[in-house]
Amino acid sequence: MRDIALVTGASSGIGKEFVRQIAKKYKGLDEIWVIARRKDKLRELKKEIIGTRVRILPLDLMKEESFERLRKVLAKERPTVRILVNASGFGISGSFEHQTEEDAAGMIRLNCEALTRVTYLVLPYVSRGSFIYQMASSAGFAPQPDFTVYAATKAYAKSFSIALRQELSGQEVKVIAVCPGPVKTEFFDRAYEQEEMKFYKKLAMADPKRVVSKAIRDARKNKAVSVYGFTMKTTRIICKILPGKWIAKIMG
Ligand SMILES: NC(=O)C1=CN([C@@H]2O[C@H](COP(=O)(O)OP(=O)(O)OC[C@H]3O[C@@H](n4cnc5c(N)ncnc54)[C@H](OP(=O)(O)O)[C@@H]3O)[C@@H](O)[C@H]2O)C=CC1
Ligand SMILES: N[C@@H](C=O)C(=O)O
Repeated sequence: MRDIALVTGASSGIGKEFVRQIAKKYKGLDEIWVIARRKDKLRELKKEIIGTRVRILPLDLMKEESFERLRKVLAKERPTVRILVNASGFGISGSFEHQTEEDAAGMIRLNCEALTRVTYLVLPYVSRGSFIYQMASSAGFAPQPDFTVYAATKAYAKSFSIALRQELSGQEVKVIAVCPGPVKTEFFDRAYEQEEMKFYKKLAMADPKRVVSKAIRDARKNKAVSVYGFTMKTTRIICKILPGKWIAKIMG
């Protein structure tokens, strides 16, 4: 039986960085399975990874047939999943009423539904002592005007992750919600296509390498939530103290 890591959103940004660091930091893996839509980007990543076999699964996680495909591959290969990273996701900023219905529903579909379904399909293959990384965000700490739907999807990811962590604690599976602030990736090409990015986001922009490295350290310490950097740790404390409607007012 093969020991694998499975990473969604592996063609870019945080997911891609997870693949690189998993290959270096987790010994004894036979394969890393990588999921995203852009096959060419996954091929480039495969070439870059030395020492661990990379298996490409070009899937669109907003399409129903992709889940059937994943279910079948898992049933056929019956791998032991040592690490699952759910990093596929996107966000669109701007007021809710000016957003397209497709974008609003798409964020829920990918950031919540796909994350949940991939976790559900993979869970039967997850072994004792394994790790599950769920990409949430600091946007999940409080309601965020102009990132209304996105922030709500990330609150879901965070809540889902913390509750699942408790359910799986008896099996020694470590589940962690990764909640960084702004991270320098392709995410912002799409998120702020329609408007100027807020200045404080530019100031707080983090390096994906550091965010992932911190997440891996935190998961090994069995933390429930990984938050990178002083600014975001402070933001989290403020969001715990103040009511959501106050935070929304300040941010709005
Ligand atoms: N960057 C940031 O500031 C932060 C990001 N996050 C979260 O981290 C996660 C990764 O984001 P980040 O790396 O920054 O963003 P990127 O845009 O760099 O990466 C997003 C990844 O999701 C994949 N993806 C997008 N749509 C689909 C789809 N329909 N099916 C399958 N895969 C898809 C993309 O691959 P492809 O296009 O090839 O399908 C890509 O690999 C997201 O959940 C994001 O919300 C959290 C906090 C901060
Ligand atoms: N945390 C970032 C996205 O998830 C942001 O605040 O833009």
